[in-house]
Amino acid sequence: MSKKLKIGLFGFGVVGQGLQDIIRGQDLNLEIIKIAIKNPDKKRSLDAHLFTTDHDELLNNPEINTIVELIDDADAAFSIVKKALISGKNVVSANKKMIATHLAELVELQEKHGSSLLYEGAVCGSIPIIRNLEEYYDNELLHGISGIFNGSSNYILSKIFNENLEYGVALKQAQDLGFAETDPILDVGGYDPKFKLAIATAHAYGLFINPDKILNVGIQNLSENDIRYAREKNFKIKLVPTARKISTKQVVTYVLPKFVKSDDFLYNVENEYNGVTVQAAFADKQFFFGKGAGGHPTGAAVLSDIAALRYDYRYEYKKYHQHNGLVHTDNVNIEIYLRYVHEYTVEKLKIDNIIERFSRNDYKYVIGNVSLKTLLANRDLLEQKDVFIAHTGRYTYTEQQIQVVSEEEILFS
Ligand SMILES: NC(=O)C1=CN([C@@H]2O[C@H](COP(=O)(O)OP(=O)(O)OC[C@H]3O[C@@H](n4cnc5c(N)ncnc54)[C@H](OP(=O)(O)O)[C@@H]3O)[C@@H](O)[C@H]2O)C=CC1
Ligand SMILES: N[C@@H](CC=O)C(=O)O
Repeated sequence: MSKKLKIGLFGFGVVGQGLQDIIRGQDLNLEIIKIAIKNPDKKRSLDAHLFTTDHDELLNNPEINTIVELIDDADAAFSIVKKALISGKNVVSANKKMIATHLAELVELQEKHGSSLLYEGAVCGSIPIIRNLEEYYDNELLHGISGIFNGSSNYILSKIFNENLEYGVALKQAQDLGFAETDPILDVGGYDPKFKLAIATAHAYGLFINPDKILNVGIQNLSENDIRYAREKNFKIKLVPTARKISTKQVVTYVLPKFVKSDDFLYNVENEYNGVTVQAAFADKQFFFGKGAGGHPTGAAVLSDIAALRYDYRYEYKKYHQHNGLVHTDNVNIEIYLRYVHEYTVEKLKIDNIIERFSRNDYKYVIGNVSLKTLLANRDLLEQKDVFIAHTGRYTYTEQQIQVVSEEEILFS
């Protein structure tokens, strides 16, 4: 028999209301006791006595055994989740920024206080990728995970490529539909998919990577010329986070716009849908597909975590505790398309092995190799309006890199 969950819910916005819609009228052996919100003057669809702005009314209520954290403020969310875990309450959260930033501490708190924190809704909305990475895939067999992890930027790219909508109009639609973060630069700048990638990498490889160490380049500088270039080659541009083993001991991670060909699973992932490609040694490629943003899809993932808590489910972080010797590295070269204005940019990024170059007054690009390390060292340059880069999908190794991993099996080149 599962135990009855008495829930303290933080946040009644897109996801909080989505969750409430889903559980309304269902016999799920759970009850929302109180809801904490920020603005006491907002009109609510539920009875006023359920709402409070006092966090302690939930956190200190002995009747509440489960906290569901769905607010849009990562710092406040961390404080709530920390207090809840310390007091022995189980927690469900969808706050990827908070989780990615504090994962090691959150794991320690769970283990010290015997509480459980679940966060399937934080990574790719309705797609059950965390539990699959945690339970199903053995880390030695996983070559890589990549995909579309952000519904808003994918919605914008779909509207641009399929309907010729302007970037600003498409972004406004993504915001109106409740897909975008409160500050949409988190979406279009590739930060939100980076936080999701950091969480997914922790469950895929047991590697807890500080998100600041992961390169994220977004789609905010995309221009008409880039779109035309991709169309002429029959590519679509997608914002793709990647975690990949490049040798038996080394994992690279980054978030970059990518030219995607029509035979790629990601090519037909449109609008707010997300897709995750898992490359495993023997199973080969597997693909997960589903809605990555929106109140109901995310609410469904949150509800699945709530249901799992009824049976005391917890992440064991087995791969993290195994100390499997995997390390995070930036020591890899990738091939990129770079649109730029000043030759200085090409020099600064040390682009070499240039295989394509185009130069006109209003449009210049090169396709060549760059090291991930150099890209990370030049993040400011990459954010400038007149610069756009996209991964072509190809990797290369320098002689030096091959030597560095010479005792290892290089998994692909
Ligand atoms: N929208 C989506 O598709 C998805 C969102 N997420 C994540 O879920 C979380 C919630 O997102 P979303 O529902 O879209 O956000 P919204 O902006 O729609 O709602 C945020 C809610 O949090 C409340 N809130 C903000 N700060 C506080 C605080 N300090 N104390 C109490 N309540 C607070 C707000 O209160 P008030 O109502 O008074 O303003 C509001 O109810 C975020 O972490 C987001 O990244 C994850 C997956 C998908
Ligand atoms: N802003 C996010 C919401 C879900 O995580 C997105 O667009 O994917």
